[in-house]
Amino acid sequence: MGRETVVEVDGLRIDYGSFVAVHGLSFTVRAGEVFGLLGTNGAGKTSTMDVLEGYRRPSAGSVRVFGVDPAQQREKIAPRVGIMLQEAGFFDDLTVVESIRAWRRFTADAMPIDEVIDLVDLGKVGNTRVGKLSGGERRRLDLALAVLGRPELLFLDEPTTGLDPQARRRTWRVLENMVAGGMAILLTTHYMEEAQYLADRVAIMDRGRIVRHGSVGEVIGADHGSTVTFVSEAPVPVEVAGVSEDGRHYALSSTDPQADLHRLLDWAHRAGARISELEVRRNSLEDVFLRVADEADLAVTAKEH
Ligand SMILES: Nc1ncnc2c1ncn2[C@@H]1O[C@H](COP(=O)(O)OP(=O)(O)OP(=O)(O)O)[C@@H](O)[C@H]1O
Repeated sequence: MGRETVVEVDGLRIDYGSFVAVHGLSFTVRAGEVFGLLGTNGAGKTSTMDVLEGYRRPSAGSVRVFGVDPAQQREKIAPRVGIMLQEAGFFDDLTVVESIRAWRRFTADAMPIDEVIDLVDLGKVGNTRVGKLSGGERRRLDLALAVLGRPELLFLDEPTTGLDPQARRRTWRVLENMVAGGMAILLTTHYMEEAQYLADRVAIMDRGRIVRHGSVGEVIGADHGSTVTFVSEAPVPVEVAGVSEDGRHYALSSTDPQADLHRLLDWAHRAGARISELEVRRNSLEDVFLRVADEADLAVTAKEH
């Protein structure tokens, strides 16, 4: 409550000729939070980021970053904003320290080199040439350059694409430390685990529109919070556990697992049936995302018929 709004998007529409890529998008990002902009391929995330970064003007609606129009007053907000570019034009022959030193010349009030290297966890490779870095180290160097000017807001477009799980987790920890220091992050990612780990709030987009929006807990909770799975050799009545795909394995979406489990165990007891491999799992953001993508496919199929 009461935290400053750093990004305000209200009714944003983005057209490419006669194609409407983003329809009436609205959301806010507050100081010190991570906001995840998620969505299927072509949903409009990059187009939205382009507008917020001031590279593209909205076709309709309004966008404010620190209270100003980013396309018209880019120089005013630039010192407060960091953008992580994909491979930010390094020379492969420079070392990590030399690259940061070169970049510092273009950055007002830049962090000391040691501080930024520490922040992005590149201490061990300070004297390594950029061309020899691993993919994860290289992405953390991109990150170092984006945060060199101590931005209050960081735009991250798929920061860990192509990294192995260990390198990805290392980047998450680096980002977590930055957020603990008060930075706000607007993140796009295709990794739902990443969004669930890092984001406070998310918006899931599909074909230019937001279809789910809220805190990670709200978005997951609103979508059948849990899944109950089990195996039963005896056929379970549909009203107890829905339909099994293979006649043995059951997966029941549940907003009230206690009541659903009670009904299931009560039936098993009375029928003398054996339930095995019983598991109750809280749904993840990935489950919600897949459901959204399925709904979108269904809507397209329905329209085609
Ligand atoms: N310059 C352009 N001209 C015409 N159409 C474009 C242009 N840029 C993007 N589009 C279209 O607009 C839609 C949204 O694209 P955008 O890149 O914003 O989606 P995205 O959510 O970032 O997708 P992805 O997850 O695949 O990166 C897509 O249908 C894309 O083909």
